[in-house]
Amino acid sequence: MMGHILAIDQGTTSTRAIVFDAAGRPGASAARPLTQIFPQPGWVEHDPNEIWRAVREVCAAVVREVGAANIAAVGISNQRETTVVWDRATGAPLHNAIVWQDRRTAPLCADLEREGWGAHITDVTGLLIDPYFSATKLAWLLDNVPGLRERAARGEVCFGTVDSYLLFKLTGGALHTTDATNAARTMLFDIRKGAWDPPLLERLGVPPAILPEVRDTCGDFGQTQDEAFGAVLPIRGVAGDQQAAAKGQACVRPSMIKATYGTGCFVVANTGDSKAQSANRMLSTILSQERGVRTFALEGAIFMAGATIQWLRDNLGLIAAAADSEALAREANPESGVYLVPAFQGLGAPVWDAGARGSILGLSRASTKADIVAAGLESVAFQTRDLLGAMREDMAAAGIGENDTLRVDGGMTDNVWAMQRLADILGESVEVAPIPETTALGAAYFAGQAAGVYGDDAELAKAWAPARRYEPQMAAAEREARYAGWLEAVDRVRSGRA
Ligand SMILES: Nc1ncnc2c1ncn2[C@@H]1O[C@H](COP(=O)(O)OP(=O)(O)O)[C@@H](O)[C@H]1O
Ligand SMILES: O=P(O)(O)OC[C@H](O)CO
Repeated sequence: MMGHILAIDQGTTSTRAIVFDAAGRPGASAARPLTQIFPQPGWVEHDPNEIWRAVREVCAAVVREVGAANIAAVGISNQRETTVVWDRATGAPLHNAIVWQDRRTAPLCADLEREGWGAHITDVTGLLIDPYFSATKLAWLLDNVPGLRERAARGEVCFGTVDSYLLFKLTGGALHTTDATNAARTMLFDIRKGAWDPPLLERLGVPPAILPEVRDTCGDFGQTQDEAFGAVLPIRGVAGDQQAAAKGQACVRPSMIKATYGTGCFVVANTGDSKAQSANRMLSTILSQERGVRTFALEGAIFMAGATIQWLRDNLGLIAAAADSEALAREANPESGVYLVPAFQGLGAPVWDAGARGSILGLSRASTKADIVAAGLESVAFQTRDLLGAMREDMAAAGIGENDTLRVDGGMTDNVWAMQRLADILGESVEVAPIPETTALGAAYFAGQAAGVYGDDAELAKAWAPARRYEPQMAAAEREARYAGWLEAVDRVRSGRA
């Protein structure tokens, strides 16, 4: 029985624990939803105490079910960028966590842009100046929580992403640590050197004493305290959730690529041992760090994927449940000419237009709710094509191999109509992950490799087989006509603001 791995997946909307066996099969699991706090428009916070309580509860539940003696190690995957500060002596949070979606630091980002930090940030951190990343969130906390900057300079305060906070709590305060994939999302980390970047720390007034130590993704992260959830267990893997999903999808060689379709969609491509320079404003980031060796990735995001379906459900009431979108899309008129551009928060990569707003175009007297729902699902396929085109251009320029088949996972991949349309609009095959919990599996793989439960990456790659494969069925002329219609629709909603 020994040889199970406990994976903790601390996501934006929920906290899960799943136990995987030595063959990578999921077993016992538990989950808790996470409260979303919106103190002002554009602000999003989480309560770190609630996150910690949920981690304790879900872990205690699965450890009870499986038995601590059967668990060889713990792995963690987490929502990235979300910023926590806590008291080093007591572990008490000093503010709510500022979530990755929070836009409150847009003015500071505009200052950094004006001061000409763009080239340095892209070169050193691989990122773009944006409130999305932790750096300006931390600066905001240091500026706005009374006394925080002074206490931080005295070494009394810890900063970290969610993994770091959880490691501190799980180990009873023994570790103030993060892993390289999470450090890479702070906009303070030099991803080539694998070190915090002094000029950025200085510009943002971040005292080095507040920063966590950065370790390999796969390795020693101490052990859980008995009080944490009733067992002392070694923690052996930590990764940001999108990097963990890439591991769970066995994207272990350069040019392998995955897309996770949840609320948003994150596309991550393995670019091997060098940081790719994007000509299309894609992000460069760390995919993993093992024995001090970093593997890099290109990443692009679609803000509204499953969230578009939520909007059709909650705001327009066109469907009762997300899954109903499939039956309705089948009733749509294939010639409707309706396009939905979900630019609710502007348009991301590769268009980058913050001022664009969502629109439904091409309506006629004959248009039905089925046409609008189908257009919502189809918008995810069109955006994936936009993103993939840009990423592959960057990968070709960097001399990274032939194009691998896109591997997909996440809630939306249950939708057969949407996945077939994705293959049709891309004009290439799409492979669905063997298990739905790809992110947790990736965390388990990292920990299980360090603990000797799983084989090396080549073995993981060999064991991977898709649950389902979609082949393009649409005629090329129809595909190109539809895509041209999408590009025209996007053009019509643009504001021209980057
Ligand atoms: N059958 C479906 N068809 C279309 N969208 C779906 C379907 N099932 C789930 N979704 C969408 O996927 C998202 C949930 O996926 P999940 O991977 O659980 O997301 P997250 O981890 O971001 O919360 C929701 O936004 C939901 O609208
Ligand atoms: O928690 P998720 O699955 O919504 O992922 C969030 C990402 O890590 C944000 O970068």
